[in-house]
Amino acid sequence: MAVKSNLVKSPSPLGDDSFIFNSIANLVIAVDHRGRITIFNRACEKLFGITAEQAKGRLISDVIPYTGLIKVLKTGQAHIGRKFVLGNALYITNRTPIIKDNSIVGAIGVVQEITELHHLAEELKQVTKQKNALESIFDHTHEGYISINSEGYINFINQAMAELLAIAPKDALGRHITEIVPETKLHLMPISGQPQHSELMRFGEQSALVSRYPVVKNGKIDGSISKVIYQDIDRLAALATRRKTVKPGAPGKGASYTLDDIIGCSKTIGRLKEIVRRVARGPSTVLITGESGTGKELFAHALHAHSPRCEGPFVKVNCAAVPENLLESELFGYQEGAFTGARKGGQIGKFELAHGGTIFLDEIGDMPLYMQAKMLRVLQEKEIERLGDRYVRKVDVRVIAATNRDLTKLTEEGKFRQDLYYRLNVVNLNIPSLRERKEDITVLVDHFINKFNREFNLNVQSCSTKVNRLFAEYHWAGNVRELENIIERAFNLVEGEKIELEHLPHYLTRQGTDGKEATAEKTLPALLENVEREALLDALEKTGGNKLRAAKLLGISRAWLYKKIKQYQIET
Ligand SMILES: Nc1ncnc2c1ncn2[C@@H]1O[C@H](COP(=O)(O)OP(=O)(O)OP(=O)(O)O)[C@@H](O)[C@H]1O
Repeated sequence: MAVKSNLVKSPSPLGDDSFIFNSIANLVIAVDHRGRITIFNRACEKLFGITAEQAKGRLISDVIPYTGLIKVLKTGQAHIGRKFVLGNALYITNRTPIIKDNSIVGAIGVVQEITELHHLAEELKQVTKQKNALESIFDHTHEGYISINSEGYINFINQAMAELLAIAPKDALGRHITEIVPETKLHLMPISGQPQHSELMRFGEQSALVSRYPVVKNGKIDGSISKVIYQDIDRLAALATRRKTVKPGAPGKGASYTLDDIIGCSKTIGRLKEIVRRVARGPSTVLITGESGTGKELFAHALHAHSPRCEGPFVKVNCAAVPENLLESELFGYQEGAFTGARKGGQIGKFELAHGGTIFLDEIGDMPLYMQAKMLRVLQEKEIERLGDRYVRKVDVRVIAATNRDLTKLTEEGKFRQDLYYRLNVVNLNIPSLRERKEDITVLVDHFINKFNREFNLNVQSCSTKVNRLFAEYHWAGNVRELENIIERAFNLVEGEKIELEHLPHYLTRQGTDGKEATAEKTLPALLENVEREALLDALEKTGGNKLRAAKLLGISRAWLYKKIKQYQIET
């Protein structure tokens, strides 16, 4: 169809090109210098329910009472990108003055409905949030995931997988899978389309169970994903044969403990509980000291549970377990782009997570000096700064710190800031070793027997007299934790209702039955080594042989765990 052009006729100063404006989906409305409507296109007619004929020549304030065009006319200032709501719809408008020979001869507004766009933006926000949440879940799982596109290029890799492949996630993204895992078959998946379940594969020294699945989009294979279930099958198999008697469901730490969970009938424990009751009410920083395994963490939980902050969060950070270069971002968080490899959207730090509650800084004696300076500021100012951020954020957090190291000695050696030590040591709870409160052993033994009866579904009643005597004489270098581990170990072997000497670890019974060996074994280093070895075995068993999780459980780095495994020649 031929379209006749009569554009040449345009007598009005603002133009009378109504047929052009009528072809535009946007609302177009213009007024002259007195505010009288000169342009009122079809989209306006539809929205306001009057014809252009009826609108033209009328004051705009009579037709659209709240319009901003009058203001534009008066001030000569344009309104760009202003949003407004009319009925159920959202609009965006640009209003500009019409200037001719240096004077304002009118104003024009162009309006676009953006309800749909707004919904899309909201949806996008939601999707981004979900994506961030998923990324966070993937990064905290111990299963490794890697995915590639249909051409074999890596488009996702989580932290566990990156660790297994000994590569930083950012260095893997965008590279071909065969560059990173030469022996993989993952890139062949889009061709075969057949999932492969639980295939044994070696990653350097370790072997793992790998499953591969195609990623299907709109009925077509768009890539594939690989999932590593057990990162060290050899170790798992070795453990399975060694511990056939182990019942599933080894105890996991509860989220929170109260004073009732702290068992002990000694005067010291009674006095400490009394102090906790009083101190918990106030805001003071508390430093808990004591040998490893004495129950420092338990006391930290109780302080929180009995404080007015008990409804708020309790956040634990093990300062020795977080790699030094990550500690600052772990504690204070970071903004997007703060460093290479920083997560999109940034990450909130533990201090902010603990807002309104308590932060428990375990192993504070291992905090690097530069971080100690930053900690001091937080304690003094109660404010933190995310890495790469310009803003200072106020936090309302109670700090409880713990250490099994001698902080006074560390300050003398220049390894711990004296000013920080004073700031932390406002209230000191010193938990005595178990050998200094031997009267607690019997009640603790009863407590652990009850606990493990529930977990193992057994009916153990007591320990034999010989066992009790041995427990009373023993040095307990690993304190309550060692006692708990020994009882748990006995539950794996006991058959009747009594724990006998034969259910105890060899190093312990040797002390009781053979005087000579006992003297040799009683040296502190030997005792500590025994405890350390036991703790390693225990953690590996509890975590099904997962070294990363075992290291986390023990509060040590993975590198340190490997070193210890080698030192004690633990079977892998
Ligand atoms: N008085 C107690 N009553 C009951 N259980 C206890 C007691 N003391 C310690 N435990 C148990 O002993 C184990 C070690 O306790 P906890 O982790 O609190 O010690 P810790 O002093 O913080 O050790 P570390 O310095 O190695 O971190 C935990 O399983 C805890 O539940």
